[in-house]
Amino acid sequence: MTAPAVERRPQSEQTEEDALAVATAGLTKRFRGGQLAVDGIDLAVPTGSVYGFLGPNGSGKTTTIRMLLGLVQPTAGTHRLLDGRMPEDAAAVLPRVGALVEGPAFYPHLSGLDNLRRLDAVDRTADPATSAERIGAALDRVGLTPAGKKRYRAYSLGMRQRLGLAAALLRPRELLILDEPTNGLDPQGTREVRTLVAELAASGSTVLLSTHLLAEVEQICTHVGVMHVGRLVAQAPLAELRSATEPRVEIETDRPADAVATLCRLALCDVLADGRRVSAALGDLPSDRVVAALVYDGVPVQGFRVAVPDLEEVFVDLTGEGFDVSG
Ligand SMILES: Nc1ncnc2c1ncn2[C@@H]1O[C@H](COP(=O)(O)OP(=O)(O)OP(=O)(O)O)[C@@H](O)[C@H]1O
Repeated sequence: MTAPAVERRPQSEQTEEDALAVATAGLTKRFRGGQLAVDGIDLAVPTGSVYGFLGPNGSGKTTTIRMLLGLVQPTAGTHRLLDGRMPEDAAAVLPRVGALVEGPAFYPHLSGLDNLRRLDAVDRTADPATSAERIGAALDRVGLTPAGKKRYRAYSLGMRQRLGLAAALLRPRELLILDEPTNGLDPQGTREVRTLVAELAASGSTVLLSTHLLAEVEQICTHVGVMHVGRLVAQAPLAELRSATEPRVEIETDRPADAVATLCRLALCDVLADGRRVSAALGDLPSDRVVAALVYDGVPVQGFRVAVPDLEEVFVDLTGEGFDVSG
């Protein structure tokens, strides 16, 4: 099933502001107890991107998302969603934004289907004549059709998560803001949600999703913003961060000083020696040139490899802590 396409203004009519689906300036939240949960962040989510808002638990992702949607009042800073300022333009903007935030308000005694009927009925912009079709399609998209008539209170966490997504998908959305959308899902459900996100992006929606899983970002995101103790410590297209992971040549030899001399002669940067191990940033030099130079210089080589640091190492450098790379 294909996602309904989202209508956008023609590119010739787009302003610079249209290029960002979410933009914040100095967005800050200090809770009453004094806790600085979000510390002056400047988010820039390009229109059409799948933006992974990555950070460990407690780093401020949920608070940021709640501020974006107007559920929590910022202490300082401003933000825009789509082409509107928040909160001034909330009434015009929020119907074009689908959201999945922690603890969506569903009635426990109603079935998933009836909960969606209720939500659809209160949407004044939705045509009641096509309600059943919309609800059926939304349930289908998240794989919840077989459990549609079951009461919400009997749903597993994964099913609740899917119903939240179905509610966000009752109509085509220009922007989807999803807080940990795969939380509580089994591996199959996780795969389905990731595929769904990719389909929604392909049909024209911008997606901002929070996650503590680096693998999730690597699999489905085009851009990433990294949170660490309330601060946005990095923000870039994923491809740019990947290209920043420069390959290093690593050599094992019983004549490390000679290997160092060879690598320096090749003008390689960042040459390091640690016992029998010698390494350097490879830059643009083909690795076989290094092999040939070592042979030419008569350096005995017991081990040789080119290592490319992965994204996790890049993020650990940025935040000083690891990420859950499973999933
Ligand atoms: N209502 C609140 N009152 C006081 N402090 C809060 C409140 N909500 C969140 N915090 C604190 O703000 C910080 C950021 O929390 P937040 O939930 O935004 O992080 P998160 O990155 O979304 O983490 P998680 O994935 O665990 O939800 C945490 O230290 C949290 O304890």
